[in-house]
Amino acid sequence: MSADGKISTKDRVQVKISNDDDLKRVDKLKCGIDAIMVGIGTILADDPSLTVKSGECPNPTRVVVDSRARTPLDAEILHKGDGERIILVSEAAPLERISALSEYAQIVIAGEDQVDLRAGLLELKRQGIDRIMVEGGGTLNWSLFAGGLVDELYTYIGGLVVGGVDAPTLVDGDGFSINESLIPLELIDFKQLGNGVLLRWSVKRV
Ligand SMILES: NC(=O)C1=CN([C@@H]2O[C@H](COP(=O)(O)OP(=O)(O)OC[C@H]3O[C@@H](n4cnc5c(N)ncnc54)[C@H](O)[C@@H]3O)[C@@H](O)[C@H]2O)C=CC1
Ligand SMILES: Nc1nc(O)c(N)c(N[C@@H]2O[C@H](COP(=O)(O)O)[C@@H](O)[C@H]2O)n1
Repeated sequence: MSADGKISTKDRVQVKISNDDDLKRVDKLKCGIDAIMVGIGTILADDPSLTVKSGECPNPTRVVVDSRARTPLDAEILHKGDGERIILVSEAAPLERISALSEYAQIVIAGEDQVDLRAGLLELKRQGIDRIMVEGGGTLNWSLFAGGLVDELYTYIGGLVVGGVDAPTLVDGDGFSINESLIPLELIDFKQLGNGVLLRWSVKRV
């Protein structure tokens, strides 16, 4: 995120926040996980491939949280690189979209209207996926924090200001209003990486 906590512009245009060292760090992380997950908002805004750029390890399973199966059939994530793809959808997803997407990805139905993340994650675990790295965006990040489904948070804070009350932040969604609900974190590591700082936090279980 930027120094002011934004993860893209108010128009949802992707911003290069990470420097090359940080991008390499993110790429290396992908070699120690079973799956990488993003929300459909990120797919529609950025069209990421989420592949391992160094080629040092196989691509992790790529997972999209997409209640209504809106992932475009020509999305990079469905076509670039080898590896498994899983799209978590809800019962509200149109059958014709599920059928079209199932040519490229395994479709897992979890939840009635919105994806039930806990149920979806349990199904991924059943399939042998234990470690998941989530790369945003802010709405999915919120649901995972609100659902008590996060173990660790890495924040790279880059040297730029994006601004804008409508620009997505690291954690968006509804936000907590009651003090007791706030999620306590413990700082477990920090280091300078180029013109920014990397923070590693663990979520405190209370
Ligand atoms: N700087 C960075 O590292 C990153 C920046 N981004 C930016 O974030 C923005 C996209 O973020 P968002 O619009 O917040 O989209 P998002 O990627 O968080 O996806 C949210 C969408 O997922 C679907 N969904 C289904 N079930 C859900 C559930 N249980 N909880 C939450 N969402 C659920 C909904 O349609 C929801 O609108 C883009 O502008 C992108 O550029 C995204 C990833 C990383
Ligand atoms: N680590 C990092 N630094 C930035 O500056 C970013 N803008 C992002 N964005 C995330 O990376 C995805 C791009 O993935 P591909 O390169 O297409 O594989 C993008 O969708 C965001 O999730 N990340």
